Amino acid sequence: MSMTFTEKLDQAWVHSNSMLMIGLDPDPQRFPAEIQGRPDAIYEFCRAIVDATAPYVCGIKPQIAYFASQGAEAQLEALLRYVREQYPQLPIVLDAKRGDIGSTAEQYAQEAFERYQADAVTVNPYMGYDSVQPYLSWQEKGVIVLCRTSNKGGSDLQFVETIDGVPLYLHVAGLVADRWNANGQCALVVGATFPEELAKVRERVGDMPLLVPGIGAQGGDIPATVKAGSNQRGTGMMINSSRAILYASGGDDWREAAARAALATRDAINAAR
Ligand SMILES: O=c1ccn([C@@H]2O[C@H](COP(=O)(O)O)[C@@H](O)[C@H]2O)c(=O)[nH]1
Repeated sequence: MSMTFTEKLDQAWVHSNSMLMIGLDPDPQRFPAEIQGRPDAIYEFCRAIVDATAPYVCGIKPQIAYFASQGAEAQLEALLRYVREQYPQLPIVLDAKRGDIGSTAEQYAQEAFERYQADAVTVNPYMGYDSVQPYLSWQEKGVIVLCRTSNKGGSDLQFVETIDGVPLYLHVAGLVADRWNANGQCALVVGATFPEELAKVRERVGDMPLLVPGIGAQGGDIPATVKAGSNQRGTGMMINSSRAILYASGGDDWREAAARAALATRDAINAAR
């Protein structure tokens, strides 16, 4: 029987001794010279990054927009096949932030879990339970709900107070923890750029996994993130870094530089645990 998302993630945290997640946001304009212009450049770049960073991470997070904008869905499929074969222990989180009515959500769920065979997908809760239910019906798959996003503009809506005076992001956290998580496979997105809110979400949801983007290129503070977001077991987070690792060097040493950046980030996270 295959493992659930949270079983796989629990094992990855322990075996990798890492809460770092490598984000795959491949931008052809920033590719090293040696692969520029190749028809399979996106696949080759991401494959090399995965090989360089796999020893230091608890999972990988491809951001689907970077593949779809280039018409590179086939390269994403091939890449994820490669990851499943070479690194079966690493959970794959498809960052797609989907949100639509139920019948359309069923198609998005099929895309994430059948076409790409991801272990988890990110979804937007704005349209409510029936828009998220199609993902939840895949009982072993992770459903990672946007809660307190890492961008400044997230406050425009996420800080609005609900009728009982609770900010919307905490209402979402409570809804997911208390009502949507019947399969125990839900997680929340909370930005490292907001450690105070990260601590409040952690307090509200117990040991639930959190996907935490915002360190590295967005400037989130690693020690503050670890202190605010760790669960009682000293794990609990997939702390994502994309650009700071992918483009650590634009020179011939890009693979080694990515490996060094991933190692240094993992160590900085662990030093704060
Ligand atoms: O609140 C959010 C949700 C998702 N993201 C995604 O994470 C990475 C961050 O990339 P960096 O280069 O490490 O800044 C990217 O794929 C975003 O789409 C986020 O940043 N914030």
